[in-house]
Parts: sequence; C-alpha cells; structure tokens
Amino acid sequence: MRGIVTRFGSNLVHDGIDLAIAAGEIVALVGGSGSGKTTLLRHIIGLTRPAAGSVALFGEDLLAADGARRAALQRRFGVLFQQGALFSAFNVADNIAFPLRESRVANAAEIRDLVALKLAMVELEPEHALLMPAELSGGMVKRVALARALALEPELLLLDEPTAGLDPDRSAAFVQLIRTLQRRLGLTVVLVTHDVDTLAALATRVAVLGERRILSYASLQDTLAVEHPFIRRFFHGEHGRRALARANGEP
Ligand SMILES: Nc1ncnc2c1ncn2[C@@H]1O[C@H](COP(=O)(O)OP(=O)(O)OP(=O)(O)O)[C@@H](O)[C@H]1O
Repeated sequence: MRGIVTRFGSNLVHDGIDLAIAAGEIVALVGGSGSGKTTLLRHIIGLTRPAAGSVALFGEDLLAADGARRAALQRRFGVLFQQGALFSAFNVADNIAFPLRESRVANAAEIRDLVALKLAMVELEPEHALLMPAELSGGMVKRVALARALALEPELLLLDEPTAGLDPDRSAAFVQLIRTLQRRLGLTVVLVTHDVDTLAALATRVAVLGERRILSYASLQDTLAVEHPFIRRFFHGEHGRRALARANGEP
C-alpha cells in the first residue's frame, strides 16, 4: 500500500501509510488502541476505501477490479475476524462449507470431504462438525473460524487479534497451530495483535502504527532497538519483557 490516508469525518486515522508485504512473511501490525490497525487490514482486502493512496493485492488494485476478477482475487485470501464471527445459525460444518458453497468451486460430496479435511487441519474432531457455535469454547470458535478462512486454500491469511480472549494455554496452542499451517501451506500472514507472546512466536516483521503513520517496519530484533515512547512501553513494559524472555526460552 502506498500513501494511504484514512479519514472518518474529522478523525484523521492514517496520514500517508506505505507498507509492502512480501509473500511468505508473517507481518504483525501493532499500535495503540484506535491507531487504525483493523482499518488497515480492511483496506488490504478492499472492505474499505482509503481517502487517498492505493492498495495492490497480489499486484492488482482490488477496488478497481471488475466482478469476476475481484471474485478471483477474493478467493486468494482468508480472514479471521476478531471474535471469530461464525454464523450462529449454522453448525460447524456449514460454517466451514460457507465459502466453498458461495464460490461454487466444489460439489456436495467434495464439500463434505473438504470440511472433514479442514476440521482435521485445525485439530478438531469429526464429531465437532455438528455442533452449533454457541456450544463451542472460545478456542474452538477460533479454530472453526480459521478452518473457514482456509476453506478456499488462500495464499494470504489475515488475522485480527487471533488470540484475544483465549487463556495463555489455548493462546499458545492456537499460535502454534497458525505457525504450523503457515509453514505447511506456505501462507503469507498479516495479523493485528497487542499480544507480545503472539507476535514474538510468529512475526517475521513487525509494523508499528502510531501518529497516523508507520513508526517502524522491521524484524522484532530491530524493532526493539527503536527509540520511541510507544515502542518502549509496548515491548519493554513488564508484560512485554516477560513475553520476550519466554520467547527466548528463559524461565
Ligand atoms: N466505520 C467507521 N466509522 C467511523 N469511525 C471509524 C470506523 N472504523 C474505525 N473508525 C475509527 O478509526 C479509528 C481506528 O480504528 P481501528 O479499529 O482501525 O483501530 P485499531 O487500531 O484496530 O483499534 P483497537 O486496537 O482498539 O481495535 C478509531 O478512532 C475508530 O473509532
């Protein structure tokens, strides 16, 4: 993305954001509350249009693409929204099958097989297929939402606060699953997180949003050396320090 400016009424959220994400990277977007992380994710996938600037997804302007071209580009990414956002009236299998049915890429028998495959991929059991979202734990909701995001075998996965609301054990297990799938499927991942544990375990690069721009875009190691009050608070505060020590295998 180049020169992104975002305004909501008089609220100027982004004022000239440049960000290039290479295939195979795991980029963590961090920043204070309201710094515009989720909005940036939404720009990437064409859910919102910036006031100025341009976004190229797989080298193409998604917002300028016509119907068929746009649908083809949309099949190449999957999104895990905050809260999982499962359809509450659909069971697990139908939630995962939804993108497959919508895009008409598979027949009923293939969809059944693909749903079973995706369930196994996110380490859920076949009998979970018939449960309703209200019957699932928080960790299971995330796994089902991840299975749905991966239903069309995307190249790019966007995750908005993937571990929010999970206890430390479930959070660590979910992070591990994301890492395994990223490697196995060769995914590019963009995730919004305020959790240093998640970021330290996953990110190949960290983009820090603040003051309506990208304050830093570098490896975690290099980000830690940046002298900025937000970066210091975020990474060198007590929680951040403990998380980084854990990531380095210190007790
Ligand atoms: N549809 C909208 N209409 C009006 N204002 C919006 C809209 N979406 C976002 N905003 C505003 O834009 C700013 C950035 O929001 P965004 O959700 O992108 O921030 P964020 O960094 O993801 O925040 P958080 O960490 O709290 O989730 C906020 O001030 C928010 O109130």
